[in-house]
Amino acid sequence: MPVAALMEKVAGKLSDRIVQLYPACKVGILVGSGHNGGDALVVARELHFRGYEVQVFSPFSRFKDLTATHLQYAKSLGIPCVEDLQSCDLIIDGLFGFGLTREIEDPILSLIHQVNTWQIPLISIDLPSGLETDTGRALGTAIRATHTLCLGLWKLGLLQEPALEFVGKAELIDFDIPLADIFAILGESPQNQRVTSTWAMSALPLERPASTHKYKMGHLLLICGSERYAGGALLTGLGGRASGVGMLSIAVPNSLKPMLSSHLPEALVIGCPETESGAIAQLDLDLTAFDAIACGPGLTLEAADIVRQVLDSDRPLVLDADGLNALAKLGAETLKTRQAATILTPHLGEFKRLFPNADLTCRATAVRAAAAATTAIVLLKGARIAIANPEGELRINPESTPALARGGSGDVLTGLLGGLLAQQIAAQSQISLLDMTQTAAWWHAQAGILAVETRTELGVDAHTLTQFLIPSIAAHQKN
Ligand SMILES: NC(=O)C1=CN([C@@H]2O[C@H](COP(=O)(O)OP(=O)(O)OC[C@H]3O[C@@H](n4cnc5c(N)ncnc54)[C@H](OP(=O)(O)O)[C@@H]3O)[C@@H](O)[C@H]2O)[C@@H](O)CC1
Ligand SMILES: Nc1ncnc2c1ncn2[C@@H]1O[C@H](COP(=O)(O)OP(=O)(O)O)[C@@H](O)[C@H]1O
Ligand SMILES: [K+]
Repeated sequence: MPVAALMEKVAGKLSDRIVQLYPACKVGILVGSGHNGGDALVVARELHFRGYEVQVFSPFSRFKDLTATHLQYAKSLGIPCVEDLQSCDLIIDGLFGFGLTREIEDPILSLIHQVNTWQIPLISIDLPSGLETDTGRALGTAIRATHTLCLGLWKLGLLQEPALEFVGKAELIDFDIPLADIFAILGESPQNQRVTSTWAMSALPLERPASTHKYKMGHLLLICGSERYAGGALLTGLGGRASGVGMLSIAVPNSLKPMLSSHLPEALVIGCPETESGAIAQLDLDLTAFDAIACGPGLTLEAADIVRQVLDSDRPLVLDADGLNALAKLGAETLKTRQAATILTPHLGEFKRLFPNADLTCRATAVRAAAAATTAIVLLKGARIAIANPEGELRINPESTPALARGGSGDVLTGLLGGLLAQQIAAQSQISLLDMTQTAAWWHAQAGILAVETRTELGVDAHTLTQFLIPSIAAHQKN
């Protein structure tokens, strides 16, 4: 399709959306030298015809041909070119799109700093100007948008954590790129994908076979807790329980047994001999009796030998927290000799300990490299969870809430993920481990989002979070 026609089509769709979001007002258009600026100028023209009071400002003196032509046309319509847009009710940011290739310098650097102080609603075209398209890093600085209208296909950078403070509400403006063309370039199963609710729900074991029994619904063993971190064991247990797993066993230091039994009456709590400081000292269990194991929350490094024992087993495994810290001491690459499935769920600190040489400029790339180096599935926690498998497929969960940034919420995820894993193994399901893992991350985040609706962002402690896991699924089932 000719670029000019594409720009016309895209900008028409952008204009329609802008009219919905901000009905007639005084609008200022920031115009860059490339085609992002061209899009912005076509939007300027459309909004002018729809009765908006439009002003244009560009810090550039040279433009790509198409952009220059649109600038001339806008001027010929009487749209004023001004030096300051501060009196506008809305700003459209068309400074840079995916063509930004290097650090931003003055005078554009200062301009962006200034625009960010204006407190005027701001819509960025394609991505907030200043963000690197793939990594989501600000190249010197970036526009802080209220809305980002991303064109055609999601830019990876918009889904990465560093971009979060700039993108505002992000939405996709579809302009009918033929699916066949997308597949021709990216393959039928593109390497980078954004988790959607429908996709995540499709991997949940929602309909149980009528003739099933508890052992067919998965048996999960949790190994967690210490005298110091007793709550971690409970939260992991509550996450496991919400997964719907058929049988839940929890190995904890002996002294934690009464507490866990009283809060999780349905679980088989296994009291283990403990060290002087109250960590698990010994695990006398036939691990082959379980479909899956989740190990780590609250263990302390005193239980490192237990982690080693679990790593040596042939059971599918979720490893978190001190499980990861113990693995870091052994070397993450030792996982390569493990035969069964392994899922690692580090937060950024644990990730750096496991992969001290990782280049975190692009988290997506770092997670993918980690998965390849360990032959495990790696789920990097944070505001935008990224998950990769050793084959190089990457999934990003795009929707979450900062309410989850709270001690213990990761423990809930570990239990939940372990429970889904045990059910998947028991059912010999065709659902891939990657799909199952993304479902757990999505579910955890959705529970947080639902909890915020009734409890505010301050009210979502990890224990409360566990109570919203099932209601969040019920709400999605209704929709
Ligand atoms: N093709 C498509 O599918 C579609 C594309 N579309 C639109 O096109 C956009 C991409 O357009 P684009 O390629 O012209 O790049 P864009 O982001 O406008 O700007 C790059 C310009 O900035 C310059 N520059 C770079 N770095 C700089 C710096 N640090 N400081 C200063 N200047 C710097 C660089 O010039 P240079 O100085 O490097 O010669 C270049 O001229 C895309 O985001 C979307 O909005 C839609 O219309 C329809 C579908
Ligand atoms: N700003 C945020 N937005 C969304 N989710 C977040 C944010 N910060 C943390 N989380 C999520 O909260 C959980 C925290 O886990 P973790 O750091 O392991 O805590 P803990 O070990 O105390 O349970 C992870 O699932 C993470 O993805
Ligand atoms: K932009």
